[in-house]
Formats: sequence, C-alpha cells, structure tokens
Amino acid sequence: MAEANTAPLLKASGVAKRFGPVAALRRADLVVHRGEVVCLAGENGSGKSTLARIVAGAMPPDEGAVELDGRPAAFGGPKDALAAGVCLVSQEPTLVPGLSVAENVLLPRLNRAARTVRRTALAAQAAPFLERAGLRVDPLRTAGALPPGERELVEVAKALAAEPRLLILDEVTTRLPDPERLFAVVDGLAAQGCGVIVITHRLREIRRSCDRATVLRDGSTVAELGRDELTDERLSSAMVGRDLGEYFHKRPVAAGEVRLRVDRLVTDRSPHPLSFDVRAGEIVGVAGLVGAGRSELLETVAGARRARGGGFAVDGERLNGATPRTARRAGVALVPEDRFGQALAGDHSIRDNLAVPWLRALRRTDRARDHDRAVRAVAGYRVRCHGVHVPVGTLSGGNAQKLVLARAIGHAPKVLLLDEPTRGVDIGARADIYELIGGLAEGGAAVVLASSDLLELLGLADRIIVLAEGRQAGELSRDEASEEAIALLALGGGRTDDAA
Ligand SMILES: Nc1ncnc2c1ncn2[C@@H]1O[C@H](COP(=O)(O)OP(=O)(O)OP(=O)(O)O)[C@@H](O)[C@H]1O
Repeated sequence: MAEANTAPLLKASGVAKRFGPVAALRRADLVVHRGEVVCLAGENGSGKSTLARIVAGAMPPDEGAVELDGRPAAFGGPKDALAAGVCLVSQEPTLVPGLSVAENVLLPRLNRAARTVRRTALAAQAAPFLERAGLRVDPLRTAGALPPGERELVEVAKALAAEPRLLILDEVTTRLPDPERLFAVVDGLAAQGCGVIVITHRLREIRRSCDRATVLRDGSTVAELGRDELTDERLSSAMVGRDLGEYFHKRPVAAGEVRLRVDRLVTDRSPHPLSFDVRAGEIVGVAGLVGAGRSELLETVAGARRARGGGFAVDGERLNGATPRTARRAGVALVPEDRFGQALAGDHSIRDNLAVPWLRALRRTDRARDHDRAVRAVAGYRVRCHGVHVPVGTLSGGNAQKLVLARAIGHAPKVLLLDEPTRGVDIGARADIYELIGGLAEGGAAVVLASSDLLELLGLADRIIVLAEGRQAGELSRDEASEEAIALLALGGGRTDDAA
C-alpha cells in the first residue's frame, strides 16, 4: 500500500497505437503526479487525443503500459476508468441530447445509483456542479437545445460530478468565453490532490495553468518542459520543430465599398436588432460571452437560420428569407462552430467533403478535379492524413477544422463568416490560417470573425463589435480595442448601441 502511494498517479510508458496504416502513437510517455497539472502539447495529429483516450479506457494500446498508482490500469472501457476516477472531457460531444442537463451531468452516477430519483431532486443535485462549471441554465432544460458553448460547460459539470482523481481536458477551453473560470476549477482540483492533464493549443493557457508540459511529435514524446521553460519560444519549437516568428501582420485598415450590410437584423438569440456594415477588405470581429448571440448572427447571415426581422444585403442585393443555397450563391461562406454537426460528413472522404459546395453548381461530379483540389488543399493547409480518400471522421480535431476552412476559403467567397475558426488548430497551422484570412480580406472579401480567443480578435480584426445578451453592446476601433475593453462591454458595462 505504501508503495502505491509513492508511485505517480499516472504513468504511461512506451504507448503505441495504430489505426490501420496510420501510426497515431509510436512511443508516448506521460507521467502525472497527484496535485499536478500537466499540459499534453503537440501539433494537430501528433497523438494527444489518442493518448488521452487510451488513458481514459476508451481503447487499449497496441503496445506499452498504463499504470495508475503504480498498478496496471487495464480498463475494459470508459466506465471502468470512471469507476477508478479517470475522467475525460473530450473534443467531441458526449451528451445525450434528449436528456435534461441534470440527467446528463449525473449520468455516470445514475448508472451506479438508483434510477428512480425525481427530476426535481436530480436538478438540485446537479445544480452545484453546474454552478462550479460557471453555467447558469435551468437543469431541467433539454441538453440538445443548448448552444455548443453551453453544452461544453455541461460536459465540464458532468466531469466534476464524477469526482475525478485524474481529469483530462481535451481542447475544452476553445469553446469557453471565460477559460479563467475553468482554470480556477482546475487549481481547486489540483489543490485537493487531483491530477489534471490539459490539452490546449493556446500557449497562454499552458503558461497560466500548467506545472509542466509533455510534448508529443509524430506520436512520440519528444520533450519535457518544466514550469520555467513554458515560454512561447520553447513550446512552439518543441511542438513544431521551427521558430514561428510573428503571428499577426497588421494590414492597413481597408476602406472599400460596403460588401455586407446587416440592417436591423433580429435573430433567434437577439431580440434587439443588430446593424453594421462590413466593407470589402475589412475584418470585423464579433466578441461576446457564450449565449451572446454570435453564432446565431453568423448562421442567420449564412441562411442556416431564419431572420426574425430586418435583413441583410451582399453588394447591395438584399437577401430576405435566405437559405444556405441562396446565401452561398450570393457569395457568403460560413465556417461554423460545430464542425461535425454542421460542416463535415464524418463517414465521407476528404475529397467528397471538399467537393460539396461545388457539387450542385456543377450538376455532375468531376472526380479527377475533386481529387486534385483535395490534394492541393491537404498540402496547402498541412492536413495530416493518409490520403484524400480517408473518412474525415478519422482525422484529428484540428485537422478536421483545417478542412472546413479549406472548403470555405477555396470557394473564394465575397463574405466569409468565421465562427471560432481556429478551434483546436495547432500554432503552426494557426499562423498559416491567419495569413490566409488576411490574404482573403486583402483580395476584397468582407470577413466577419466571431471568436472567444481575444488575442485572435485583437490581432486580426480591424474593429470589434461586442454582443451582450443578444444586444449590440458596443463597437471598438483597433485603437480602442483591448482585452479589458471587450470584457467590460461583454459583461454588459459600457454604452449600448441599440439600433432599434
Ligand atoms: N479512429 C481513427 N482512425 C484512423 N485514424 C485515426 C483515428 N483516430 C485518430 N487517427 C489518426 O491518428 C493521428 C493522431 O490523432 P489524434 O487525434 O490523437 O491527434 P491530436 O494530437 O489529438 O490532434 P489535434 O490537435 O488535431 O486534436 C492522426 O493522424 C489521426 O488522423
């Protein structure tokens, strides 16, 4: 017993895993001690999620050993891992959409305990975990009705309710407007002796929350960085193997013709009309907390939701009652937040997914052209894959996101609507994507960028519109914009520009 206590909480050594011809992990090592927060870092496709899933019992390794408290952890599945206190919050959703928020939060416990608990009692039990996760919703609401950001917080609450000894957070913060709140929870868990593995591409979050970092490259552990070594330079050169230099290249603020005019638009989330213009060559940022109405605004302009009032126009042509098809014809492209729900067909190949917007226009498919286009996109966006014939569902999260972008940008849109475009994308590819977005704007497109990554907004946007509870809380020029100014408006402070 004493021996077990001195062993690390988690020790994974020499872990290898193949998926057919793809070696997702070759030789991965990872150690986590009690009370430690360890970052698992690496480029898209380096094997982080695969290692996380093996540790959490979702699949066995082909080779290598996973030990918990010094004992072999041969879990038969995630339930076994959960029973041993290992809990994974993964990149892709696990909530049961038809169940209530409370039932989802308590699902792991419900399996163990009696199932006849009344709904109101469940709501009361779930409430403290929702509160800790920072989500204010009625616990009896149906989980499937929540927007993606709020669903992510339900996932966090569900993990907290499982009272983990080892918590794995795989790209969780990319959907959260206030990652600091989650990191405060992580600090609290670590102080109680819980081990935490954080997977994130945001270097600032690594520095903020982690005691050290284990870096994977091509499926093998290549570096261990201590707390003092968690600098942007050390992290990025360990992950990518090259120096990335400056991320954002400031473009002169463009003053072309108005390309997108949003005119007293009322969306599902914003009963208060929204009005703004985006000129050719401009990148306009949209900031706001979860539930502020960012995604609904973009989806309405892309024709994926019906406008409840007002309208919008592209190059002076009003698009009333737009459908995705009419919006696309008018030159509007959307990169949605929910990549698998709205953008990609997981069972279909990279080639077919990239071809989708052109299929209808061409009326017949040109396989050779689709193939060439896919090969070019995969090379240009550095998508890690084993050929363009593989199903996109087998790609790592960040690589799938690159495909959604490749498809939207490849369509040479007049208006590009980006909803969390770099969610889960690694730092190397992120630099490439920022350059592409900037290039598209310079070519005359009007770009609307909704992001919860404030550095991304501040680095790319010419001006920033801040939404708060479906209302246009204010607009900040490049000179006025700062993290503090955005946060103040997003929290409801500052002026209100109600365009009613
Ligand atoms: N089920 C699967 N079938 C086939 N290939 C897979 C499967 N799951 C993962 N892979 C491949 O294994 C490699 C590692 O993927 P993994 O998701 O672990 O990477 P990651 O480091 O988490 O990437 P990201 O930062 O993009 O999330 C990738 O090349 C991916 O395409």
